[in-house]
Amino acid sequence: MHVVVNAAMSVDGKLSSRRREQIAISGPEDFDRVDQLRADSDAVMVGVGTILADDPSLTIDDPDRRAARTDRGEPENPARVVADSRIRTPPDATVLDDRAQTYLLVSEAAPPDFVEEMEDAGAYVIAAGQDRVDLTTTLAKLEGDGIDQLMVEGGGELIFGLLEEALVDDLFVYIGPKVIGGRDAPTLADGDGFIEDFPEPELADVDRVDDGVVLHWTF
Ligand SMILES: NC(=O)C1=CN([C@@H]2O[C@H](COP(=O)(O)OP(=O)(O)OC[C@H]3O[C@@H](n4cnc5c(N)ncnc54)[C@H](OP(=O)(O)O)[C@@H]3O)[C@@H](O)[C@H]2O)C=CC1
Ligand SMILES: Nc1nc(O)c(N)c(N[C@@H]2O[C@H](COP(=O)(O)O)[C@@H](O)[C@H]2O)n1
Repeated sequence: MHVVVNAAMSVDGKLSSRRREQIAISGPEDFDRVDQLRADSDAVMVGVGTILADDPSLTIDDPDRRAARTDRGEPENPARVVADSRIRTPPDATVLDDRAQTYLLVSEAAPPDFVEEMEDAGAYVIAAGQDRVDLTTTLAKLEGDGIDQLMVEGGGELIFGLLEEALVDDLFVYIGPKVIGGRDAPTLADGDGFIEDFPEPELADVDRVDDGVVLHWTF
């Protein structure tokens, strides 16, 4: 499986404010780049923190890109994947609508009645990990289900979890013209942070986009 992480951050490295509400950091050209990345993916993944904060659709905006996928025999939209150990995803979350297949990655601690509720809502539930989703095992199961190209949109807790397990191949970071600040505002990689063996990606490309810049790092 090839894992591509994409995120937009402020000049000072924040994905959002301390209120954890969605903030438009990208401009139109960058959102279009993100739409193309989605269109090139078999699935788009987020953590449950992003579901609760943003209620995203994770679908493709451009109808031509959706049509090109169906012409290639692919589903109109990539599948959606949510890392959600104990099932905090609300049953009326937009990712559970019928615009795309949705996978919920859960831990063994997920309450069985919540699992049933999600399956009734049409989600495929994959469980691994005692208290928290075991990302290595669940991503391998997704690969077994035909997901070869996985795009991850955040947030910072999930991105750190993937970096910690050395699961990231490419990282695209848009840095936009905003300063958000705040010690409690989410950053690109949160979690516990590294204290040694820091991942050291290579800079593959730099592009000026909107009034900011896209950095492409490879691991
Ligand atoms: N600017 C941008 O590009 C983006 C910004 N955002 C912003 O980021 C914020 C949300 O980020 P954040 O709060 O970090 O939430 P995340 O979306 O990263 O979700 C984090 C949650 O995922 C669950 N999870 C399950 N398994 C794992 C694992 N193995 N490793 C890590 N997490 C796991 C955890 O909850 P549990 O233990 O319950 O399973 C964890 O709390 C919002 O403010 C949103 O607007 C989000 C995406 C993109
Ligand atoms: N690429 C990007 N730029 C920004 O400025 C952002 N705020 C985000 N946020 C993430 O985009 C997703 C929204 O999804 P839908 O458009 O509703 O499908 C979601 O993952 C946000 O957190 N991204």
